[in-house]
Amino acid sequence: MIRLGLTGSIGMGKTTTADFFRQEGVPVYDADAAVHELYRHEAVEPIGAVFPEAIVDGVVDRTVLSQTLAQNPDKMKALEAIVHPLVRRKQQAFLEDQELAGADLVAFDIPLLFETGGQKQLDKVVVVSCDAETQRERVLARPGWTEEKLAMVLARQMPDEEKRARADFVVETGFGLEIAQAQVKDIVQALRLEADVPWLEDE
Ligand SMILES: CC(C)(COP(=O)(O)OP(=O)(O)OC[C@H]1O[C@@H](n2cnc3c(N)ncnc32)[C@H](O)[C@@H]1O)[C@@H](O)C(=O)NCCC(=O)NCCS
Ligand SMILES: Nc1ncnc2c1ncn2[C@@H]1O[C@H](COP(=O)(O)OP(=O)(O)OP(=O)(O)O)[C@@H](O)[C@H]1O
Repeated sequence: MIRLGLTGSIGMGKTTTADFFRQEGVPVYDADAAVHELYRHEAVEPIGAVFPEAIVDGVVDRTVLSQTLAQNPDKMKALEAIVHPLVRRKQQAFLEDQELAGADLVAFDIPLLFETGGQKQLDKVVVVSCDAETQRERVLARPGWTEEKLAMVLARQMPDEEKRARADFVVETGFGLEIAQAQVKDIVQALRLEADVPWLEDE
């Protein structure tokens, strides 16, 4: 089975590109969805111990948590120390399920893949990317986003240029949906060929 990482900075088009992989029949693990799920269940207790104000009606309130982090950026480390091991556990469970199901190719949509060293457990990485201006326009079009909030997030992410340099494949999302979808089809075809003919990998 080939394990493919799917990553990219904020607003680059990861979610849209992940859906293109799903349309090709590739099971995709969604790290953001895993975090949302954890914030309703397993993560409530440990986060409440460090960020009591962030627990509202028995779940983690992301708006309150964001406000705390905006005032105390240093606290992000404490949050990550709680969240990342829980996310990794969910990822492992997904992998085991897909192995049992006999999948030939699976993808992991992980926004902070390189930042957390997650690529070491994967075989290939796809980086989703576009020009900085398109990225900025996309993010600022979202409700509640400001230049300051975007700058705060970008400062914590590896620069796009570095991500592109580390990628095995780059999906360009600045030229429309069709071009990006065609690139995904090509990547899936190439990887499925490799999964069927494993010795190609060594050549
Ligand atoms: C800070 C939180 C509360 C903000 O939640 P909110 O719903 O407002 O935004 P969202 O989660 O969609 O994130 C917005 C952008 O910030 C980026 N981002 C999120 N967490 C981090 C982080 N730890 N470091 C750098 N960028 C981050 C995301 O990739 C995304 O591009 C939330 O992102 C969070 O709890 N983050 C810590 C957990 C984490 O590291 N998640 C990343 C996926 S494993
Ligand atoms: N190939 C593409 N062509 C045109 N628009 C695109 C393309 N890919 C994504 N977009 C648009 O860009 C915006 C951001 O895309 P998406 O939500 O997939 O990004 P993301 O990387 O998952 O964002 P985040 O990391 O912030 O969650 C959306 O409005 C989406 O429609």
